[in-house]
Amino acid sequence: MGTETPAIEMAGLTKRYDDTTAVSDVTTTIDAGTVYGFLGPNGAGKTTTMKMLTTLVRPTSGTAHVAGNPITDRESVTPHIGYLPEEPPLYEELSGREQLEYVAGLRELPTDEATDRIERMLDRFDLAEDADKRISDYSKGMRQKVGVIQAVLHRPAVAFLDEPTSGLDPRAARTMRDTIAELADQEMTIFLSTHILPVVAELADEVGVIHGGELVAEGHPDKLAAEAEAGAGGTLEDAFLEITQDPEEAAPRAE
Ligand SMILES: Nc1ncnc2c1ncn2[C@@H]1O[C@H](COP(=O)(O)OP(=O)(O)OP(=O)(O)O)[C@@H](O)[C@H]1O
Repeated sequence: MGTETPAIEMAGLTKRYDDTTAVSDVTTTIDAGTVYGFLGPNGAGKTTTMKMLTTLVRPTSGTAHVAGNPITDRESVTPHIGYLPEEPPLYEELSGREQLEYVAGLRELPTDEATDRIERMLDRFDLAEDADKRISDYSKGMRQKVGVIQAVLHRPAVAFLDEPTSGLDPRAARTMRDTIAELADQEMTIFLSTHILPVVAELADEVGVIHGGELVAEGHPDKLAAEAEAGAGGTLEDAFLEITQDPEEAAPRAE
């Protein structure tokens, strides 16, 4: 207890593109087994942060470690992570099952174990019947299901999920939320970026709010909600809107 390597550590993490500072001096530590809800308005820096943590984009300055490994060392980080980006990377000409078998091969999962996990996840996400159809013929929701299954198939220490319920029907969205909760119970750390605040309120142990590239608030969703000006009946949405309000838009306070 307390001595466990944190799942994610960021120290002064910064990314600049020309004159845009996408992520500015972010410092935080996320314990292993946490569901971390990463919130922020459009353009706040969420995707850029996730791309740095998954080694796809190099920081301009600052450092970060994922599962104890520096993000500048791609080979040491990638075995410990899974990533569902906004558009899951899929081979159009493969079937859903072939795509997952291919990813299992890249991750060097033993064949029997891979087959077992793939079939269980296909079943769970109601995709078994369509598993042999080509991905080019899949709907957005079906692609999303394959995307999330491939992100967690190798049971990474840390899974980065960008809008995992995007495009999913209500039943599939429920399955996704249940799956995230179950993976977290098995000590997987989930870095969850979404604009759907009730999902975060339901699942997250901790929330980080990024605004204009800066990490401007952090805490348990109930704590952030309780701190909102709305008071006792405040929701995470109230807190989010307040935290991310631009000063010039803020309503003048009564004297
Ligand atoms: N490759 C790039 N080149 C230049 N600017 C970029 C690049 N990627 C992101 N940015 C800029 O960095 C800022 C943060 O973008 P980012 O995509 O990280 O935001 P986000 O929080 O994921 O937004 P959204 O919720 O809309 O997906 C934006 O101002 C964006 O225009």
